[in-house]
Amino acid sequence: MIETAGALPVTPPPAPRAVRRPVVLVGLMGAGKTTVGRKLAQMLDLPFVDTDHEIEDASRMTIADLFATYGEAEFRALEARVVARLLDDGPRVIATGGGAYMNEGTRRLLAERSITVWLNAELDVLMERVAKRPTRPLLQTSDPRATLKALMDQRYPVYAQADLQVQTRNVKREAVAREILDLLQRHPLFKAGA
Ligand SMILES: Nc1ncnc2c1ncn2[C@@H]1O[C@H](COP(=O)(O)OP(=O)(O)OP(=O)(O)O)[C@@H](O)[C@H]1O
Ligand SMILES: O=C(O)C1=C[C@@H](O)[C@@H](O)[C@H](O)C1
Ligand SMILES: [Mg+2]
Repeated sequence: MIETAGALPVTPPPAPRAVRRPVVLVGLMGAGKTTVGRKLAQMLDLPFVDTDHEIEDASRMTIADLFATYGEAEFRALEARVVARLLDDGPRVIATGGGAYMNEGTRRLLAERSITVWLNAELDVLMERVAKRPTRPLLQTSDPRATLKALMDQRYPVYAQADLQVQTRNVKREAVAREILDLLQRHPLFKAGA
């Protein structure tokens, strides 16, 4: 038995409150949703799921092949259904495909049922990262940098509607995940145990 000075009972520290809503990462290709999401899930002790990987596993096709075979519109419809279904599976960290948050219905659903986090990154950082896997169908253009810049202009005002935002420039993936964790712990939805 541990002796304590005096007779005062020792109050144990409060257990960290578990997040009850899914935490959903949004942002452009190369922002780090998949890599940071996996780390964050470890830190929160939650399952991790990536919508692109779910879609590839379920269809047994790569995203590039899905785009080529069925077109972008079909892919988007499938993506919206996958995000909606994943929200029914309980708390987890969900990395979305870069375009998922652009769907208005998906945004509404995510606002009601999740905590969304935008991984914001500058063009140079994104270009460097997407170069590691040059198969992304939307970047199969004569000028991928200009394409990515156009996507930034179109999407950043929409991503900015997310509940939380982190800047990922020059920050290691662990540090990005820790920053999200800090922001989450201060977020009213997290504090309320929602
Ligand atoms: N904070 C970081 N620091 C350094 N490298 C990173 C960081 N985050 C991600 N990366 C690297 O950048 C590349 C793209 O990251 P990742 O695949 O996680 O992006 P994504 O947002 O999931 O993109 P997509 O929408 O195409 O799935 C990977 O090679 C990953 O290792
Ligand atoms: O930004 C996008 O629209 C995309 C991002 C990837 O995650 C994939 O979902 C697909 O390549 C489309
Ligand atoms: Mg990804």
